[in-house]
Parts: sequence; structure tokens; C-alpha cells
Amino acid sequence: MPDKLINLGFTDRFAQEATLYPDLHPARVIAQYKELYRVATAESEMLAEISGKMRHAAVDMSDYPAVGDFVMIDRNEGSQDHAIIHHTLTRKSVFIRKAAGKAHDVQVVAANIDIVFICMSLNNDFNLRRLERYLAIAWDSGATPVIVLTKADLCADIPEKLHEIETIAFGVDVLVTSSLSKDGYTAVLKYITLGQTVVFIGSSGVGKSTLINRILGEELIETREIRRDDKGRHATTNRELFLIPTGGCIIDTPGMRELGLESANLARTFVDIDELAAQCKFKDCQHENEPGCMVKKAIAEGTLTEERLQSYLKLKKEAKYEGMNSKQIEKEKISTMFSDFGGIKNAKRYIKSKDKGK
Ligand SMILES: Nc1nc2c(ncn2[C@@H]2O[C@H](COP(=O)(O)OP(=O)(O)OP(=O)(O)O)[C@@H](O)[C@H]2O)c(=O)[nH]1
Ligand SMILES: [Zn+2]
Repeated sequence: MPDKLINLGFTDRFAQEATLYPDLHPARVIAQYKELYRVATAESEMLAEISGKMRHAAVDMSDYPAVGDFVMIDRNEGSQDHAIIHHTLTRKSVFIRKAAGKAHDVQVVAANIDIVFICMSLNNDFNLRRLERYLAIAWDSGATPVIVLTKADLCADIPEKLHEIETIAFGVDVLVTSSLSKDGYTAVLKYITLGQTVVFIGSSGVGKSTLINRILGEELIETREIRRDDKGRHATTNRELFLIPTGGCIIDTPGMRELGLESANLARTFVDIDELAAQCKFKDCQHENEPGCMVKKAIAEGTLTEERLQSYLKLKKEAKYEGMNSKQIEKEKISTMFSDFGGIKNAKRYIKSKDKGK
């Protein structure tokens, strides 16, 4: 397997699945503009569209590629930098988001992520309830969360804050960083090894871009103009998946920064409550005033805080698709990213009209 593919995260598991399509080449989706993709192969980068067959076979949006997906492509005859995507390889993790204005539709924001850096600043953004929310989003995706505390230089009581985190985040690594002293940067980099794909999530202003730019150099702010050489059309897209010079990839899509909680699968984030709830007298206990409620008992005994229970109940309510995990939601609800445009023909028309307007 060529080294570049390995660094793109193309593991044996993907390689094995790729052997099902001996005539096609593996590539990773690094950017998306509606139905137009930019993909990276072992040798180069190029634009790609999905095949008509794939489009017709698509039952819902999850059958369309997203940033981070591994796809099997065919180089288009006569066009050096334009490929056709025929298959998406099975995802190992997936981040989804509710599609704007659509009650039931969700989009795949990014796929095949290994590590989610949950960024929270140690000064004004520090909030355990928010951290619980991000942990739930991260665990639900199938990736592994790592908590990155930023702005250590603006915090006088770091040990206390670390102790607070210990009471709500079980088995999750916590890193303390500062962009001033560069403390913790090497610790962050240690997680981003060859073939690993990472994302940074967290509130606006906590220092995600600062960290990402430090890891990538100046590359991130670079936007790339893409050209349809055959038709002479232009469209501008931000690159969304970046190869890190020292190994690994960062995905930073606009959608990554505005994730909501889509499913009510909170068991991993609230292991403590989950274990207690399993012992409640009633299987469907809401932990309000039911007799034999072990959750309420733990609160009365002081081993669980009321705030944490409220946080749990609030997140359950916030979850838009109760009882489903993200994969199920993806299967059930996705359908629209392209229907905004009424299919690829209209998308092309749209791109064309936008270009004319420029
Ligand atoms: N004192 C201090 N300031 C920092 C640190 N990290 C980032 N900042 C500052 O915090 C501000 C916001 O940082 P960004 O990196 O833009 O934050 P972000 O999370 O990317 O924000 P969005 O792009 O809105 O999501 C900038 O002025 C940074 O210089 C830090 O460790 N210490
Ligand atoms: Zn209960």
C-alpha cells in the first residue's frame, strides 16, 4: 500500500474492502461542494462526481460520500484531474447534523474520524454541562474523545478544574494547553500519529483554530480554487481535510463547528447514571418521583449531583432522535443535501449561475 494512502488513514480494513473492486482506485474525500468532491489518492488530488448508478442506488443521504469517506474511483477518460466515484467504503465512525430547515433530515458532516479533541477553555468557557454535551456527541460518533483544555495561562486554579472534570468524564484523557507557553502542544500531537484522523470541536473562541494552525502551519487559511477544466467552470471550495506533515489528518469542515446532539444514546457519557438506572425498580423509570429509583437515591446520598442528573435529562430531551444511534439515524433520516438542488443537474446549473454572477 502506498505511504500516502496509509497516512490518509487507509487501514487494512479499508484495503480489504477495496479488493472487492479490483478495477477501481481507493481515494479519500477531502472536500465537498454539494455533489462535487475533491478526493486524494496515493498519487494526487482531483475532482470527482458520483456515478449515475450510485446516485440511482442511493436510498438516502448516507449513501452519498462525505468528507473523510474512503471511496472507490475511476479516473475519467480524457480528463486527468476528474474522477467518478462508484462506491463508499463502510464507515468506521460518522458525525451527523440536522439539515437546515428540515425537521427529519440529517447530513453526514464527516466520516472515519479516530479522535475527537473536545476543546474547552480554562477561563470563561469552562462548563461541565457543556463538556457532557460534547462528550455525548463524540462518543455517539464512534470516535474516541480527548479533552483539550485551552488557555491555561488564564487560569489560576487548574488542579481544581481537573478534579471537577474527573467527576464527570470517565476514562477520557485530559490535556492542558496554552498557546502562549505552548504547553501541552506536544501532548496533543502525540495523538495525531500516522493514519489517524482527528477533529477539534468546542465553542467559538476557545482556541481551536489557534491549535489547528499551530499543527498545520499556515495551510489551513489557504482556500483552493477548483477548476472544471473540461467545461471551464470555476468554483471555490475550502479544503476540509488536511494532511499533517508529521503524519495523520485533521478534518475541519464548517459543519464540524456547529454540531448538535442527534441521538439520545448517552450511556457512555453518563456511565454512572446508566448503571444506577439499570437498578431502578421500574424499567422505564424517569428518575423523577418513582419509588425504588436508584438515581434519586444516589442524589439523596450525595454520590450523584442533581446538576448532573438534570444535565442528563436535558440532553436526552435535546436529542432529536431518541433511542437511535447515529448510524441508525444516518440510515433512516438522511435524504436531502442534494435535494436542496433537486439533483445533480440542478446543482450544476446552480454552480454555473453562481459563476456567471461573479
Ligand atoms: N491567552 C490565551 N489566548 C488564546 C489561547 N488560545 C487561543 N487564544 C486566543 O483566543 C482567541 C480565539 O481563538 P481561536 O483559535 O480563533 O478560537 P476558535 O475556537 O477557533 O474559534 P471559532 O473559529 O470561532 O470556532 C484568539 O484571540 C486567540 O489568540 C491560549 O492558550 N491562551
Ligand atoms: Zn430511576
